[in-house]
Amino acid sequence: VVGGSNSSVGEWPWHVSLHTILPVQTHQCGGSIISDQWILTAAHCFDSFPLTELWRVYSSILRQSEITNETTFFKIQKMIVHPRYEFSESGYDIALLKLDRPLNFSALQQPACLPSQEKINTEYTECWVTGWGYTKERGSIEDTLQKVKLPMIPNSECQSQYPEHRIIDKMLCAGYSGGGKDACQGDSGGPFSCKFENRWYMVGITSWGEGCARPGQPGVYTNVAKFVDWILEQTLED
Ligand SMILES: Cc1c(O)cccc1C(=O)Nc1cccc2ccc(C(=N)N)cc12
Repeated sequence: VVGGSNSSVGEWPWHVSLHTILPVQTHQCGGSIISDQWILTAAHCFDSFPLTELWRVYSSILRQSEITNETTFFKIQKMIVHPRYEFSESGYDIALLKLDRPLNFSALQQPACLPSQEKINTEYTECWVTGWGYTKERGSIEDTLQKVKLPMIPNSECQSQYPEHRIIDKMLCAGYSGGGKDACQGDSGGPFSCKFENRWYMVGITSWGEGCARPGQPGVYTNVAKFVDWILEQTLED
């Protein structure tokens, strides 16, 4: 996250850290708890690491330095990448991870709400992106979970800022026209969370952007409301 600040303990209890263990253990992506056994994240996180055995899921973490060989983690029992995903910039950048065992909800780990289909995104005025990703384009993974508040941008405006891309309705954009605040590499898969009537909703999944925090190059997120049916089909079936 570029231009953000440190989060506090329990501020984003649905935000999890996804690590790969080879060649060395590393934070790769964020994810969000949506039920006691399912995590929502970005499909592109698995482009280079498609094997479930390579991954560890850490919940109730504020700082990466909390993670030691003794820290408990979840393994991935099942990985479901959206069938229409090809690469971030073509959309459908969404994946579901079934944990090897249910997690116990607590103040430090609990789900965010899935948005309703009909609620149009413009109603959200308090949205934040969070993550342990880079704080500048040529950056590195942050120790403390970062947060930054971002306004949503109408897709029409976002499309005009990305003339070489197709900004589809299954994407949403957020950022300031002057840049300076944005998600970045390493924040992928994490939540774009919006507070509405005193509840937090998982409105977006951090997906892509041209560089990070550049003027006129907003962040692009998977529009979760457009995938709620798919999410329920895949997770209720079990
Ligand atoms: C290609 C690249 C890097 O090598 C290093 C940092 C950023 C980039 C890059 O162009 N964009 C990105 C690469 C990977 C994930 C990203 C996630 C969010 C954003 C965002 N701006 N909201 C940009 C990303």
